[in-house]
Amino acid sequence: MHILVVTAVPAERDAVTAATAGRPERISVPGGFELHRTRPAAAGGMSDGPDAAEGPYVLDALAAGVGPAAAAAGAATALTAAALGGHRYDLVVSAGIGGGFAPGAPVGSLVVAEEIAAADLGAETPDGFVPVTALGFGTDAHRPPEELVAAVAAATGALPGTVLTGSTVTGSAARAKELLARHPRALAEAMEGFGVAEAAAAHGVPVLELRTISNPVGPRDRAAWRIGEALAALTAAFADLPRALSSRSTP
Ligand SMILES: O=C(O)c1cccc(C(=O)CC[C@H]2O[C@@H](n3cnc4c(=O)[nH]cnc43)[C@H](O)[C@@H]2O)c1
Repeated sequence: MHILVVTAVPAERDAVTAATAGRPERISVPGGFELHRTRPAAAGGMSDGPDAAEGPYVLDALAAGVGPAAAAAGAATALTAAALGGHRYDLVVSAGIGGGFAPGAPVGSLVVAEEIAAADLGAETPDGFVPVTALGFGTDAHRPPEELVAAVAAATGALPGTVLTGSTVTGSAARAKELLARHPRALAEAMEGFGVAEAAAAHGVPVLELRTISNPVGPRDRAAWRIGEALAALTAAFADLPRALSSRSTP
């Protein structure tokens, strides 16, 4: 099984590959992108000895940049480069830190997306926000395979719920309330998942989104961010991921 993991920044990519043994192999792809290729150990996660059992997959981690457009460009480039090489990824994962909606997703928790929803793709009208789908075109959400989401939740302890993608970090209680009114199952907010999911859908590859919560969604408070804690939780999640994937064959 071959997995593409797309993060926004190198610190997130390195937190993902830190769950695996050894130094990642670096592979250049067009557009100046660089894949960090690792081979996670078998179920149970991290392993560094010569006797380590080979894991159920090969993982390519890519730091594509912040925001849905950068994420879509990076993911689509990696997927296309693979396709031109006669290869195909089995799964694409959007991963990184994110904001958590209270009280469901506290700082330090892990969320797996049942739904990856574009929070601001549509039109503002006098009667409120109208999603792009209600305007008669486009897509505003992707649903990862249910069975895979359940397996990941069981293996990692992740909370299943909607993960929103926006181009702007929420900075007020009023905006957080508005988002929750439109997406009652929202647990997390980030800036890349929907872009990664669009690229995966274009290539017919299943998608997942995993977010570790670094800050609450709401009034801006930089002092409240717990980025180190969230990155450590991301490494722990990817150490547990082989258990979820080894229980199933290709999604
Ligand atoms: O300046 C601020 O107040 C602020 C608050 C939270 C996050 C940021 C970022 O610039 C982080 C963007 C980066 O991290 C992900 N992320 C983390 N927390 C959130 C969030 O609450 N809402 C949206 N995105 C978040 C995001 O995916 C980006 O990759 C700034």
